[in-house]
Parts: sequence; C-alpha cells; structure tokens
Amino acid sequence: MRIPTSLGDKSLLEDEPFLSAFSARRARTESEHNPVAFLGKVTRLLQKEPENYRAVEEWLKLGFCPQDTVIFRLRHKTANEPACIIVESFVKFYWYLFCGLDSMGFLRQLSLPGYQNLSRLGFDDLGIKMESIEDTCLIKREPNDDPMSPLTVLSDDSPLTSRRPSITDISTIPAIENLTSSTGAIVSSRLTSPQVLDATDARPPENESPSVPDDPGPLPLAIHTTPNESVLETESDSLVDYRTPLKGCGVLELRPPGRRRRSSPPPTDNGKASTPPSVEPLALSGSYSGTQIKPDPSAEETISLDLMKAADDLDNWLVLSPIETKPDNAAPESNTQNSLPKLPLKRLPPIWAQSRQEVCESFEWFRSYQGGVYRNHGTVKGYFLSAFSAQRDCFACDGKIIISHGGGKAESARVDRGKVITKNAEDQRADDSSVSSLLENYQRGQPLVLLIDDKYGLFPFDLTSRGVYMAVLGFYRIIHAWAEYQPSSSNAKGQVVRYKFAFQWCEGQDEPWWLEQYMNAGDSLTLNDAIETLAKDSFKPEQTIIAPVPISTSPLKPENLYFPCSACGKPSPHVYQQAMACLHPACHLFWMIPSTSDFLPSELDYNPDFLTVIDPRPIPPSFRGELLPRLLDPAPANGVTTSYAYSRGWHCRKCGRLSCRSTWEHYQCPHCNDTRKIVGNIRPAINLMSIDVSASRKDKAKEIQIDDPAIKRVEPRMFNLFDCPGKVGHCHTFELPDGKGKIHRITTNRGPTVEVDRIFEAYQQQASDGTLLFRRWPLRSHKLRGTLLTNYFSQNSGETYQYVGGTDNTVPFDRAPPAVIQARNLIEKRIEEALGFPHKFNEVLSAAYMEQQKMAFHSDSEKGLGPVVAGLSMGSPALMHFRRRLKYVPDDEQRTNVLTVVLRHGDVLVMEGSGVQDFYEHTVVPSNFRIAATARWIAPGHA
Ligand SMILES: O=C(O)CCC(=O)C(=O)O
Repeated sequence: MRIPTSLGDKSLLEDEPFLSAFSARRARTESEHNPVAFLGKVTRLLQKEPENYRAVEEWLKLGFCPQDTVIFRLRHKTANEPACIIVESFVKFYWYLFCGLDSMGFLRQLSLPGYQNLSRLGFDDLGIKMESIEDTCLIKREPNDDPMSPLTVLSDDSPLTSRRPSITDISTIPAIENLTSSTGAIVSSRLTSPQVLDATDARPPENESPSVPDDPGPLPLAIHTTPNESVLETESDSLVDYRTPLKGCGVLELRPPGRRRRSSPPPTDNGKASTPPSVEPLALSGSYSGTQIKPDPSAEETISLDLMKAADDLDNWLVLSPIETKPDNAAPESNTQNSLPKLPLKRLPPIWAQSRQEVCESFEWFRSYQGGVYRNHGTVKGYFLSAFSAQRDCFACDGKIIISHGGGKAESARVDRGKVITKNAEDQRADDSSVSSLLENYQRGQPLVLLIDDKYGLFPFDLTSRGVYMAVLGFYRIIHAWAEYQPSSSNAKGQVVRYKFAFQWCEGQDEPWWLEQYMNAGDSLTLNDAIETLAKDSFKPEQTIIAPVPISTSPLKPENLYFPCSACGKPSPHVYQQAMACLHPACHLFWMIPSTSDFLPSELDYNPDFLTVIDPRPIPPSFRGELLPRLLDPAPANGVTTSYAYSRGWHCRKCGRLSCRSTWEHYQCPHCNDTRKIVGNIRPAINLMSIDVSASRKDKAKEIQIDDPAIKRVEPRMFNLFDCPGKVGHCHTFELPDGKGKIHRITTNRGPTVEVDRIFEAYQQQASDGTLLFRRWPLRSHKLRGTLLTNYFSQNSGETYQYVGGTDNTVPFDRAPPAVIQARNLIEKRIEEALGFPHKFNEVLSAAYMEQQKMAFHSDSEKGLGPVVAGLSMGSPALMHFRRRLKYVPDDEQRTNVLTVVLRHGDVLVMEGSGVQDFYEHTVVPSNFRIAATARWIAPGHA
C-alpha cells in the first residue's frame, strides 16, 4: 500500500472509494482538487450549523471501514461540540488507518501528514522510529515491538493549527489505543474483524430519541433447543406476536391473522420514544400446546408445527421471513458491513418504490415477485441486491463496481400445509437457469439493471430515511464472472460453490445518483448549499438514459488480470490479493493455492487492480436500453384504456416513485399525489362478449367441465323471463357431494342482455367520472414485504365487506352508484325467475378486471355471510374454477379443480349453501375487460 505524502494527494483520493465519493463531484473545479480546502469549507459550514455534524459523523463511520474489517463508531459526547473537530479527526484517523495497518490488522506504522516536527514528542520512550517525508511524519514500530502496545501521539504543535485557527487544542488529535479524544473517539492498535469499538459514554445528542429496540413484549412461547429437536412451549393460553431466529431456517415469526409485524414505536413529537404499543393477546386456549419443531437431519428438513390444528389458514400464522425476503442471490448474512450505520438520503432516487409489486408492475427491467434475478429470453434484465449479502460481496469505486453472488440455491424455507419445509444450500452450477443467464449477459456484454432495497447493507445511504424500499441503481455490465467456495452451515461440506459477478456502471449514463446526495456539481461552496441545491433540483429524466452506442474497443479482460490454471489451462482472474487460484469448479485445483493445494484462506482482500473500472467491450448494437418507464398516453386515440398496458403502473416524473395503477379513473402518485386523468371510451359489450375464452388458457375451454365424479349435474331447466314475454333463460345446476350445496349458472339469450348492456355501460361511465370509485385494495394476507394490491379493481356497496377494503371501500346502499343498484336488482330478479324463490341482498361487491387481471382462489368466508352468493357477469367471458379448500384435501392428494364453468355477458352464477364457501374456494379468470357484481346478504354489524 502506498503511503500518502500529502493530504492533497489526489490520485490516492480517487483510488479510494470513500474519499473519492466524498470529493468526486467537487473535484471538477480547481479549488476542489484540494480536499483539505473542501473540508475547510465544510468545517466552516458546520461551525455555523453544528447540527449537521451528524451527517459528517456518518461519513466518518463509513470512511473508517476499509475493506470491511473494522466497524468504528465515532460519536460526539454532545451535540454542541464544534463539528470541525470531527472533520479534522476524520482526516487524521483516515490516514492512520490507511497507512498504518498491516495485513494482519496490526498498526505497524503511522503516517501523520503535516506533522514533521513530531520528533520533538516523546516517541523515543516507546522505541518507535520516526522519519520525515516531505511534510509527513512516518512513525514505525520496531519489528520485535509488541504490536498490541499502545502508540501514543501527543503534541503541542500542529501545522494544521496554524492553518485552522479554530482548532487550538492539540489534544483533539486522537491518539491510538484507547485514547479518548475530545470527540469521544476511541481507536485501537489492534483492528480485527468484527470488532465494534465504541465510546461507551457516548450519548445521543439531545433532541434525538435514543434508539429503541423492538420490544419483545411478553413471550408466552419459548423454544428449547437440544441437538436433536427444538420444542416450542407455552406457559400461557394467549399468543402474541413472536419472532425468533431459528437455526437452519431463518426467522420464525408467529402472529395472529391480520396482525402486522410489530416495529419500533415511532418517536413522539417531542422526540422521545413513545411507549411500545400494547399487543392485545389473542386467546387460543390450549390449541398449540405440545407444539414441536423437529429438525430432520436429512437434506430436506421438515419442521412440523401443529400450531393450530383447527386453524383456517396456517399461512397467516407462520411467516418464515426468508420466504419472501431472501432473493435467489441470497446467502446467510455474513457481512459485517450490513450493520454499518448509513447516511440519510437527502434526495429521492430517480426511480424508486415502496413495494415489489410497484416495481414489477411499472418497471419493465424487473418483473420478478420473488427471486433476485429477472430473466427474459435467456439473459438477465434485472438483478436485485438485498439482504443476505455473501462473504466478499462489495460495493466499490463509489458503487461503480458492485460484486455480488447470484443465482439461487441458497438455503430456503417455505410453508406447505402448515409445515415448514427448509432446503439446504447447494452448489450452484454454470447451467443453473439464473447463473447461465447471468453468464450469457457476461458473454454478450449485455447491460442489465441493478436494483437495491433498504436491506442491502453495502449501500451507504439509508433508503428508509425517505420512505424508499426499493431503488433502481442504473445500468451495469458484468465485467468479470467466476466461481468460488463460500462457507455454508447448511451444507454437509461446510461450503458451497457460488458464482460471483462483478458489475460495472455502464458508460453513457450520468454519474450515479447517490454520489450527488450531498455533493453537487456547480458552484455551491458549502455542504448546506449543496443540500439545498439538491432539494430544489428538479428531476432530470435524461440522466439515466443510456446511450446505446459502441464506445470502446478495449479488451474486456485486461491481460494482467487473467492467468491460466496449471491443471485445466482455463484462465481465471486474479481476484484476491492473498493468492491466485483456479476459479473453475470442474478443475481439481478449484479454489486452491496451486503451490500448497490448500484452499484459499477465508479472509481475503480484493486485488486492487481487480477492483478498477475497465473499458468493457462495446454494448451490443441490438441493445436498446431506456431506464425510465415509458409513460402511456392517458387519452389514447383508440379510446381503449383497459388493455394490459393500461393496467400497469406509472412512474412519477416529479418524485421518481413507481406506483401501481390502483385507481380506475387516473394515475396517481402515492408520494406526491401528482395525477393524470385517464380518458377512455365506454366499451360496448358486443365487442367483448365474443372474445374466445380459451385464449386465456391452454386447453380448449368447454362451457362446463366437471372433474369430480361426485358432483352431480342436474338436467338444465328452462325458465320464463318476467320482462320479456315469450323469452326464456336456462339454468344449469351442479350438486356438490355430501349436501355441501349447489352451484347454479343462469344464462339468457342475447335479447334480454340489452338490460345488462346498459348496466355494463353505466358502470364504465360512473367509474370514469368518479361516481363509482373502483380501486385496487391491499390484500390482507400475503407473503411479500410491503403492501400487495388485488389484481382487480373493486367497490363495495351496502353492508361492509371486510374481505376487500372493509369500511374504506364501502358506501351504503342509499348512496350507492346507480349501476350497482341496477345490477343488484337484476340479480334478484334472475334468481326469482330461475330458481323460483325470492332472495334479497344487502351487499354488492363490484369488481372490474382489465386485460389479464383476475381474482385469485378464495372463499367468501365473511362473518355473518348468508347462504346465497350470486354474481352477474358483464363484458368478456371468464372461467370460474372451483376446488376444495386445502384443509379438506388429503395430504397425499394434489389439489385440482373440481368444476369449471364459463361465465358470459349477462350470466348469473349462484352459490347456494354455506358449505360452498366452507368446503370450496373459487377463482375467476376473465379473458379480457370484464365487470362483475357479486351480491350477498351479510348480517348487519357483523364486523
Ligand atoms: O365474478 C367474479 O368476478 C368473481 C366474484 C367473486 O368471486 C367474489 O366477489 O367473491
């Protein structure tokens, strides 16, 4: 490692990721070539605005973590101390660490720029040698000196003092080994990983609430673990939320249905933490006693949780967090950088979201709801960086180089019929789908988009400080790909093969947005100016558009980085400083030091030449990359605004937020409320009703398909229509086995559907003018982080319907949109005509489906639900499938559809008997734009 000779050594600064990020933008003007001058400006600002010191403090923490070996916490004792001290301490500490550590983490030598007079200080007593190089004093230990012994630097003289009159007390120069400077910093001469060195007396500044850990609350459950089994026990008959790490399968979380995960209590207005919310216990007497979690030592681990034998839906109760959060490219959390404090975001990213659904619905580069790799036609379009970074994953060169392991096969867990199935980590292979697609991008030089979420520990900014959950980094290219061993506790070998990819920021884009978080190009002189400028800065759409032009002819693999293996002859990159190894898993020297046949050591540092930005080969001319989502014309010429494209989300050009289209009549940004009215034509039923229903499924649809011989089909009956003398309808009835109920499909010919045509058009008219508010509501139970909206729009009238939207989605019948009342009246009339008994409904859930939307399997198990549920279909035809609910399907049996009926424009489908809901569930898959009104009777006050 080169010893810097001056604080203004620019080339060194630019080599170093942190300082480079700190000064890169500023370095464009002459004064900014000197970071000392720049820091001086920051210092002056901080003297004026001491509260900003915390931002600088955060930088310090980041700067003090070279090569993820050390975590430092540097804190002010009080908020009122001048922040300039911190800035100066930062510079010095940084140099100490940069220059002084040897490969073992011992401080061998110390370089103090600007301290050429230190020979006057008492170092001789410590047997330490000093030399002066230009204006730097270099202090070295004798080779046989105890590296653990303290190095103390005390001086009454400082050239910096004269440069910065504000700093007069030289004792603010932090010394080494437990010297507490007036900044409260403590450092040690022995720096090993992971070590947290903290000023124990450090207090958070006044006016800032202390961090309150999640209150575990009373824990009526306990897990006792022996080598063979873990037993979940309870001493109480009530269950509250419960969360615990569970060996081998992530985090076990138990919570009552519908209950959100508890989080830290929000601070109150006066900045103090509020008392933790009391968690209302749910009475469950005895139903989970004796529950056992029993790991099976075989490869696929089965843990059975008889938590609630009688419970409706165990998935509600049991959430293993890796299920939804651990992406394909995940590995056990092992990176100490994950716990680093992060800087608050000062500016929103150009493209960001609060849920994965928002990304998947509005950002074409990432459409994967669960994995971390989004593949399309054999290559990867988007790669998502989240928690669970693996050993040696890294964020280097200001994030212009990112190294991550990708491709799945991490240990995983899923819940199946209330059982937790965990899978051990396995070796990745080059032909695994995700790995091979990533390798394809690498071979072709094809860019992909990197995204992060707030759990990605290596990103230096805290996304959540601005309410951001996922953010798009930009276009990257894979410049190196190799395989290595990573330790794994869930694999018998103790290690697994993982493919690693080095992603490099694509040329042709502007500077990464995160570099501009605090610094900005231009003339601003102070940090504050910079921040204000950032806040005022409007969003620049062009900044993230990549120019797909071939720009470089330099070789992709710089000769000096790749070496052939003596055994297999294949070249491998020289990734790590400590040793080179063959990085091809098929070679018998894989991951071995050729001279010793030992595996590479577990502590490895990147070869600095490897972590440099290189000139990759040209982007393939066929690649057309535009990062910003295209905005559709809100008033298309053909008037069709219910197509698939219009069901997708929106990117707000004001604040960068991606959002789902959750509102029928306009696009609306949930962050800044910017709206765009969507203007479409009313679609007549005649254009939709003849759409081929089989278009939405592979096999040719029959009008009726019975797949359970126990279901009895009653001979179809004709009936007379009250309002159309001489016209008839038909009723098909299916009797479910064991008296569980009946399903009737009531159809009419085209003539009588004129009334339905009018209702269909009234629905559309009222939805577009806002009389009828069609919305997509959050699903109550799902396994993804953040909200997940239904895949259809709905509005509820009459009694509240908790299942969708609850009271927020309900207007009483006396204020219900006219179309809803007309639909209800028609349903009641048809039932009387076809079934011969009058039936009254007090609730109607109207659902609108755009192209490719549908209602997933569910049963109408609302409290107080009457035995008859009836729905009117309008618009394009749909398939309605019925199947048994999970709890009524024997363990060894596959769950398949038992009955499928086609629902056409004007049809009324009646489910008669509570057993239809109790024992079966149904789904509806429309072939295109469709509206349905489903009427129920719900006991008033049922909620
Ligand atoms: O006909 C439809 O769209 C399905 C309605 C439905 O299943 C429901 O409202 O529960």
